[in-house]
Amino acid sequence: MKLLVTGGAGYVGSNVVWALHDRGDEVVVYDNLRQGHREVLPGSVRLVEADLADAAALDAVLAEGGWDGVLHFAALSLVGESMQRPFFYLQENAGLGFALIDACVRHGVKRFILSSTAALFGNPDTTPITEETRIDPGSPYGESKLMIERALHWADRIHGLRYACLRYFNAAGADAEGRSGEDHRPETHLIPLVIDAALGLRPEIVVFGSDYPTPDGTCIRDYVHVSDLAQAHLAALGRLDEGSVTYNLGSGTGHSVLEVIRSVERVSGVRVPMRIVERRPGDPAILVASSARIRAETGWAPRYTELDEIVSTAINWRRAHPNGYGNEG
Ligand SMILES: NC(=O)c1ccc[n+]([C@@H]2O[C@H](COP(=O)([O-])OP(=O)(O)OC[C@H]3O[C@@H](n4cnc5c(N)ncnc54)[C@H](O)[C@@H]3O)[C@@H](O)[C@H]2O)c1
Ligand SMILES: O=c1ccn([C@@H]2O[C@H](COP(=O)(O)OP(=O)(O)O[C@H]3O[C@H](CO)[C@H](O)[C@H](O)[C@H]3O)[C@@H](O)[C@H]2O)c(=O)[nH]1
Repeated sequence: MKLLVTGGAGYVGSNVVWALHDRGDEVVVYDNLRQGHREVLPGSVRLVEADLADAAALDAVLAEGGWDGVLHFAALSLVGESMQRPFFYLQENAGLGFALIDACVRHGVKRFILSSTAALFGNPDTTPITEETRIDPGSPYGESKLMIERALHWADRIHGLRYACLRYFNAAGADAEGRSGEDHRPETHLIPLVIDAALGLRPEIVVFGSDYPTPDGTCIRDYVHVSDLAQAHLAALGRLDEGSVTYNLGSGTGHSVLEVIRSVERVSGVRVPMRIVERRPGDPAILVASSARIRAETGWAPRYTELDEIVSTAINWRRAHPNGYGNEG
């Protein structure tokens, strides 16, 4: 297949690029390198360094033709920041997403895969979360992804664009061969921050709240390995000729913040300095996915089912890249 990957130099996108590259697909990455890293890409993959807002650049690459699909990872994805700058998030994510979908339709692209999110579900009162769970985004970030999901619905209905909305829960871990890992600037995600506290790259980890209605009082999340996410993209791509799909993607198991810290301690052999502080506004207590639908429809199943295994790949990558990819993002 010949595929265009927006945001392919970022964390999840680059792991998917490697999976596509491994199976022999022709991949072009479209990324402004705001968060992404050129060094993470396979040498044979062409990088178009451009912003999605650059309509001429986007048009030029799609006009090359022959595209079997577009995978769309490029986005701003900090929930808290989206509460500070709602219209910036709606414009950057939903507005540029609409422009991308429109360009795909104009250039005859037949398949589209969207990085969607558990943030669509806000603060759900049931667990695990299925595709039927009530959607109620708790932030402009979640809302922006819902708006793209809805736009895709209409692009399919009116123009026949087949799409997959893949709602990731918490992406985690690194490529087992060390080819791609997590290097956000700034880093806000729990696992890389705990690892840095273990490796002495940060003084401590602060735990946001210990008074949630969970067994140990800290938030529970569903950490799904990026390589399993990558395989889910391949599975979804293969399914699109039968029709558009929407899938929740997690490992199916929840882990609390304290369990993550204990896992990093077990795997690294180092005690992690930690301090409990106030809740982070907007954090739901429990987000765990039911991925029964993608399992049933494609046969996909996560290969990484143990938190320690996921953490271990992330620690290995960080030990090999203590300065990340060494650019400013
Ligand atoms: N990481 C997670 O746990 C998680 C969970 C749910 C959903 N998601 C979604 O998955 C996708 C990838 O997440 P990630 O963690 O890999 O993020 P990331 O920031 O590492 O990757 C995003 C990439 O898109 C690029 N980009 C952003 N805006 C752009 C623009 N306007 N034009 C061109 N390139 C642009 C960035 O430079 C970066 O390389 C995002 O859409 C995110 O919302 C991530
Ligand atoms: O320094 C930290 C960082 C995080 N946490 C806690 O760790 C858990 C996980 O937090 P992350 O920031 O790693 O992940 P989120 O669950 O907040 O966010 C993830 O899921 C969201 C959907 O709910 C979005 O899609 C987002 O992009 C994705 O990273 C949360 O309970 C958070 O409060 C801490 O205690 N201390």
